[in-house]
Amino acid sequence: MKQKESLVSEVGCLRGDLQQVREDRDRQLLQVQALTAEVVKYKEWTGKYVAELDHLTLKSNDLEARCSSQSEQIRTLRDQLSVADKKLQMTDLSAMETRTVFEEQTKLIDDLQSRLAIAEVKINEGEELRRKLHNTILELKGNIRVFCRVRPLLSDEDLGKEPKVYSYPTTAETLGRGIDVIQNGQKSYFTFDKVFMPDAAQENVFVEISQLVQSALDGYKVCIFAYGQTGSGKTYTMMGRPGSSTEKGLIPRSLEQIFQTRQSLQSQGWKYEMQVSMLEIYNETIRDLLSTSQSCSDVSRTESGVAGKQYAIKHDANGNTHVSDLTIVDVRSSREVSFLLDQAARSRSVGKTQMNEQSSRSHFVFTLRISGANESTEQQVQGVLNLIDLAGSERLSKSGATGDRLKETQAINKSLSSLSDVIFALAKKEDHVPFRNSKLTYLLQPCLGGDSKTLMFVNVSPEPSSVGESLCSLRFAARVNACEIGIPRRQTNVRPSDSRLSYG
Ligand SMILES: Nc1ncnc2c1ncn2[C@@H]1O[C@H](COP(=O)(O)OP(=O)(O)OP(=O)(O)O)[C@@H](O)[C@H]1O
Repeated sequence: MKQKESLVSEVGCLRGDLQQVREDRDRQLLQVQALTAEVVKYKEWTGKYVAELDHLTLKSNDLEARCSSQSEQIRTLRDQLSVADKKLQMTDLSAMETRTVFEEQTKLIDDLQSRLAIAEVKINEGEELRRKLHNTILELKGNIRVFCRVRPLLSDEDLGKEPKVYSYPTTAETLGRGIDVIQNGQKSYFTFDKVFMPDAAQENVFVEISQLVQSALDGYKVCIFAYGQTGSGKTYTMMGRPGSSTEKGLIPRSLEQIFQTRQSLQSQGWKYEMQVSMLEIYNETIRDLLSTSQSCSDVSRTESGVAGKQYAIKHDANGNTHVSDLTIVDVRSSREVSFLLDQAARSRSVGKTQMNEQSSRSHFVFTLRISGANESTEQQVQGVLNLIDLAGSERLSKSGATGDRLKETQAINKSLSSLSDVIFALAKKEDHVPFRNSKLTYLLQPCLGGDSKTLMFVNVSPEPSSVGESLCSLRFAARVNACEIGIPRRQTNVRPSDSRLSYG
């Protein structure tokens, strides 16, 4: 029993131990399961990390490759940079040299410019002297001076395929004085006292006549004509472009100069009185362009002139011209004259021909009479400045005129041919000079008779279609240029009797 009891308790203990072992085994089984799950998890992670590692390895390889290529690039750029550095140093050096050369050249240019300015002054002085001597020679020879002016092509004109009509010889004797004209392959040569090319500015043209204008203040009769076919630039030359100060013509410029000189001569004791008249000769009838009477412009185109107004031309023994009933206005400034010029321009008659819509069909005569007296020397001078814009000189066949227009053209031709008859009769020293053959020549008799300084502008158009007309004008001008009409005389008195000039 005892043994049994001890065995039973031993069995009990063993059972307890067994139970213990079972529990341990279960616990360890659980631990094994947990560990197995953990191993599975770690296996999954390892797979993921391996893939990531592969990816990263690839990336790292790629980056390494890029890094090495960039290192290569950096090396190349460094090389290039060092080359560029060297070049820059060289460029700096050459820039310094260039700057030195530039500074030297700037100094040289400054030096040359100041020498040029001195040379220009000398040239201007020389040119002034040349002009004076040339004028003196011409005055001594008694020739009618002729300036030729070729106007530029207008914006609506085109040479097309036609060759240029004019060329300008450049030999020493003809420079600035010659003009060659080509018509149908034939060349004609002309020389005048001056030839203005199409690009000549109004100012440059005026410079050439300013001496002549000046001499009106010294007591000479001065007469400047513009001759040429319709649209050749006569009005542009004489009056200029309305409203443009740079394109002012000879008439406004002359007056500005005269009034300026009058001002400066005051300090030498000279006092001048100036009187202006403006008339137009249309169809052999005189029209007073400064008349304020309304009827004057209304009845402008009648044969007999304005009712009650005779406008008879008379010359006195002193060579002064009187036109009865003509309005004479005392003027004190060029502004006053501009106002009168505007008034006259409005009053001028214009007609139409096929050649020029706004063609002036009348001769325009601007007259400034100058009477000067010097208080200290008791000298007195009487000068006249006539500025004349002649009507277009085109031939009948070219103008295409009929009816009234034909009559106009015939009248214009008559007075222009009378003008040439007078000039040629004077040149030939004929006993009878046909001044009375036209109103224009009779009016200008004292100015044409040899006492005066006469200048004719022959205006020509650059259009090839006008070359025939231009040649006619140039031939006429060349004949006029060759004429000796006499030596101009100054009209001066020592004792003034009446400082005002008398008019009818
Ligand atoms: N030197 C020039 N420069 C620029 N334009 C000019 C020049 N000469 C003339 N013209 C232009 O040419 C055109 C004709 O000129 P303009 O009216 O002076 O001719 P014209 O000979 O007086 O004609 P008309 O006999 O009809 O009076 C005008 O439009 C004028 O402005």
